[in-house]
Amino acid sequence: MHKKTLYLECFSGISGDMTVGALLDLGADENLLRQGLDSLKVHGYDIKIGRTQKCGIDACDFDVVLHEDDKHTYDNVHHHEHRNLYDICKIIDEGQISDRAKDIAKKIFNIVAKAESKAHGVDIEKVHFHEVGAIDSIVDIVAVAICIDNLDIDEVVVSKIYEGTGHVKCQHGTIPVPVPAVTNIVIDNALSIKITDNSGEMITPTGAAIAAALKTKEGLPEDCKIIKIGLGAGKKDFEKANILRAFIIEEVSKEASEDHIWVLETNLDDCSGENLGFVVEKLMGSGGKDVFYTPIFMKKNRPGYKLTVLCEEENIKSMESIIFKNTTSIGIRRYRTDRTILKREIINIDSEYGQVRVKVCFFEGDKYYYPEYEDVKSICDKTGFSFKTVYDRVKLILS
Ligand SMILES: O=C([S-])c1cc(C(=O)S)c[n+]([C@@H]2O[C@H](COP(=O)(O)O)[C@@H](O)[C@H]2O)c1
Ligand code: NI
Repeated sequence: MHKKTLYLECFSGISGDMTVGALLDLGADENLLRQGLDSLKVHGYDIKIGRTQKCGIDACDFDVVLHEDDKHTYDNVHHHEHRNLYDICKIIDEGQISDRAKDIAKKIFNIVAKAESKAHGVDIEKVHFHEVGAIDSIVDIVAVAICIDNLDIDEVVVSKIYEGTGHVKCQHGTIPVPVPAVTNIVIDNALSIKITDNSGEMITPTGAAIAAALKTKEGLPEDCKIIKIGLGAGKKDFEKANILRAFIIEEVSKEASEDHIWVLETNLDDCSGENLGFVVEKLMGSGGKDVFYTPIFMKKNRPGYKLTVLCEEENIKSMESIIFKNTTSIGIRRYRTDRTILKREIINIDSEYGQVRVKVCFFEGDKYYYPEYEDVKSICDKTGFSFKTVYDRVKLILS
């Protein structure tokens, strides 16, 4: 079965609201999201989900609108309430959301807290999320986690994340872009960023932490098809559309591929059977892909054998050396030939005799199963069953 892979194309940076918007646009369930957020012990805000245009491109706009009263209260320094990582994890754990969503949300918050702790030189448990910022972050982060779980995403690929330059004003004062929390997340999680000459902040700490926590794979598969796309709007207006595009992609598996192989041949009419058997083992044990004899009639009415070796280019010299040293050959023909090979993989099957490796080959939508000879043989040796009985039984399990 195909794994569901999400590709985040961060050519205009990434933030919490952009990610939620893109995931909703991909089809995440809005009602489930609202129910999950309502179950958190966080109040004083409304969620607005709508459409907007960024440089003429239609995108989903996810907005956390703080209540005016609460905004006022939080703006008053005397009423500043702080929550640390422990308090936030407790809020997440007490919410009515799936365990997977809880784990994702806590992972993202841990990344933010670690980065803030480093930036401000305080212990991680002493990092306080200011109330107004915390509401926004909790909602964005938990929303991303609910949507990822709801969309059943297995793997996430994150593109290079574009960032602007200059400075940004926040409650600390005016700080450089990328802001310290973002640089810490990028370094700690090996995210790849590209600084552009766009003036302003394109990657927020929340966005960087989401990318870092979700990313499971490096780079896109060589061949893939896009199944669905979702666009999330950012709140900024840059020259280039401030959107995050999220794609559900599927790897296109090549069933048969073109390949080449080298063929070495020599005719032998004066070598003993023992000698010929010995050479096959030597060649097979030294990199030969296949080695075989064909009975031939040679000059002067002599019955003989043609020895054929299939090998990679880098093994030609060693194969030739084995042949010259271990047979009576005084000349070897060689040529490179094209071949078509099927995509194959080895799977492990549980049978009543124990585990058996099976080679699965793919062609035009069909699968062909071939139990591995050595495994079947070892079961036969142990149980006394015939080769045919064990082989057919394993094939039956697979049918
Ligand atoms: O609130 C804090 S501590 C804060 C720290 C930093 C650092 O880089 S340190 C940056 N900011 C800026 O706040 C806004 C909001 O960010 P969100 O991730 O909460 O969306 C953004 O401009 C940050 O650069 C805040
Ligand atoms: Ni900070």
